[in-house]
Amino acid sequence: MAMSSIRKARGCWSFIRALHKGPDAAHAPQKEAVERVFSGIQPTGIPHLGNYLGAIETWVRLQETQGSVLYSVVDLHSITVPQGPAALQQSILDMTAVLLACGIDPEKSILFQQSQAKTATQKHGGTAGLLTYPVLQAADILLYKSTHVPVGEDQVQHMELVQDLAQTFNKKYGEFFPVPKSILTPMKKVKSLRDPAAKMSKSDPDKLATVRITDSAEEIVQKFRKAVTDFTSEVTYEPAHRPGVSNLVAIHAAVTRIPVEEAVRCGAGMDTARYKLLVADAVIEKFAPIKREIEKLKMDRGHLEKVLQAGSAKAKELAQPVCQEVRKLVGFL
Ligand SMILES: Nc1ncnc2c1ncn2[C@@H]1O[C@H](COP(=O)(O)OC(=O)[C@@H](N)Cc2c[nH]c3ccccc23)[C@@H](O)[C@H]1O
Repeated sequence: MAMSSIRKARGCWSFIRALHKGPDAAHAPQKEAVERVFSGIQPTGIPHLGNYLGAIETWVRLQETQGSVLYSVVDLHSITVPQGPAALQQSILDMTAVLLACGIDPEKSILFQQSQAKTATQKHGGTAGLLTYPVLQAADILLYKSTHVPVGEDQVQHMELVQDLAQTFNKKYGEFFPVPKSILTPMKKVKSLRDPAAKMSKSDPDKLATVRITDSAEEIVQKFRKAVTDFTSEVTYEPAHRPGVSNLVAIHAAVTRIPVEEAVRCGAGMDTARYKLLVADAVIEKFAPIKREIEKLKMDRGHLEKVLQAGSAKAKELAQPVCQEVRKLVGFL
């Protein structure tokens, strides 16, 4: 790594340390452990504002400063609910198009399909144990000796299990796995527009609760217009007392990259009804170029397949020696 990128990387980690509010991992056992970023997303449906602000945007930032970065389209995780094979294949490619359109650059990140890289190290195919969701997530992360995992708050419990498993392995077989840390941003829990006590989620049955990256401008306006706030018309940021309007302020600040205080200032003199339209406009503007890029990328299926194939090959290369070493430590070799 050139000196300038090392300096940039250091700056980024101190930024991340400042943001990091998750359960701290124990001291990484290997002093020389390479810093490696890993994260994943399920290829189920179009990502929403929560996925984007809680995870994908940070992924894009990290690839600019970190030397070793892997992002996985976790298709094995998505089959915990029934998926038709053709639809699943299409969803994997669609998710790849979305991630590329959001700014993931295959020259800077290894972007790959989970099932394609896992099979390289598994002679017996998937087992029920492998498919046990949080254990599979631990395998994803540890297989590459990952040190940092950018995720939203809903993944923190899974991360605690990953940290436990790494420590348990190290206790038994000697210091081998770095204990991975979560990277959480201030947007770690974007709330539902219909119930600010709940997180925004792909599977919310209320279609107005979730803003997807590919929603039309009209849909976005309608969803923000119907966003649940409270009976006070002023725009303030008080997450504990006014979660609805505070969620809007946080979204506004994040998509326009301004501090929360400035977002509140922008809303000064407006009632919440007018402010909702301002936030809707900011979101529309943010997603417009991404939407255009998604449409372009989706027309070139061959390119998307190639990106995933190249990424899977690189991921396999990283996983192979780790897997070999684990086998040796456990006594399988
Ligand atoms: N409302 C929200 N506010 C803020 N962040 C949110 C919101 N909703 C979702 N996220 C974050 O989006 C990422 C992808 O979500 P998934 O549900 O596909 O994410 C999942 O289902 C994982 N189990 C996928 C996975 C599999 N293996 C891994 C290894 C490392 C990290 C992640 C994985 C996640 O970071 C998630 O926290």
